[in-house]
Amino acid sequence: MTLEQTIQKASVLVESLPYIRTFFGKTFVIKYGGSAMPDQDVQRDIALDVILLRYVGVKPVLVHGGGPAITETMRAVGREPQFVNGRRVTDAETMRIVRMVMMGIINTDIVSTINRFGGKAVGLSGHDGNLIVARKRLERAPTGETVDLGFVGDVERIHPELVQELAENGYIPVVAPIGAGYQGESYNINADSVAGELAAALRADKLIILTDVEGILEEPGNPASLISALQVQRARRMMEEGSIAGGMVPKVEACIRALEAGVPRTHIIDGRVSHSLLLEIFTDRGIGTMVVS
Ligand SMILES: Nc1ncnc2c1ncn2[C@@H]1O[C@H](COP(=O)(O)OP(=O)(O)O)[C@@H](O)[C@H]1O
Ligand SMILES: CC(=O)N[C@@H](CCC(=O)OP(=O)(O)O)C(=O)O
Repeated sequence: MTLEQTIQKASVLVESLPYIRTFFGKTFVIKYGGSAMPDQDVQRDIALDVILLRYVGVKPVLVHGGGPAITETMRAVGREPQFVNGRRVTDAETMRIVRMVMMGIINTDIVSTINRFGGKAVGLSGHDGNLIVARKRLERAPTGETVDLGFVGDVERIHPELVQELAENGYIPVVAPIGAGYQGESYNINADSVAGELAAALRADKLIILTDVEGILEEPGNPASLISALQVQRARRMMEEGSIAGGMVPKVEACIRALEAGVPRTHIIDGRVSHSLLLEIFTDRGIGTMVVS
């Protein structure tokens, strides 16, 4: 390595200093979506970024998705998934599959990857410490009638104490989006919604949603149309018009929910880009879309 390259490295570290100072001791909720999960290198880079955040004094809290893995397992046992407004119809048997895939495989994989690289991650679902209390979600179909999606839930209440306690003590909480009903039953909740509610309950300083596109695009499919900063009003308009659609809707709704609860910054960024978290947090340029109130 030449001296110039070494100096370049030092200047990268110096550029990050004001951000490290600002974010020291702050809580970031990071949502990691199922679409960016299958790539092992991506998983490792996200784990490394989260560990680095922890070492510079940030308290990261992870919420993971896993929609594609649930779909794959359902098909493997001969069940065809059905969705209404992007939510998976979840009967009792599907709920067992969701619990098995989310807690048994995805959560454990993320925890073990973080721990293998030197972090201290702890896996949780909404049942642990009553973290996520859920109620049944009533969905209105495009035809206007109410449809029963089975064990699909909405967050009723978050009890953030366990997560706060763990984060305070150097652990990295990794949360599966499963809610606990009042009768002890489990609910399948969209992972973006959980991230938004958790960021709100923790009074986080940032909500960062990692996904499989560059951010919010003005014209879906065209990366050159990336919107760097999107006002809530315009986001609402785009959702009404349908130019923000599908899996992007719960992400934008999660950002709006967090902003309304006082979370100062919310971002939707490309989880496929190596070290996208560090680029967003520690550089002057930032990446992806910042949703602002
Ligand atoms: N305006 C938009 N900008 C970017 N992506 C959009 C937009 N509208 C819809 N999408 C879709 O949202 C998807 C992201 O949601 P999803 O597939 O549920 O991701 P994840 O698994 O990360 O939660 C994108 O891949 C894209 O197809
Ligand atoms: C009710 C509902 O639809 N829940 C989602 C939960 C997983 C999720 O949200 O995963 P991603 O973030 O990877 O999309 C599902 O069953 O697919």
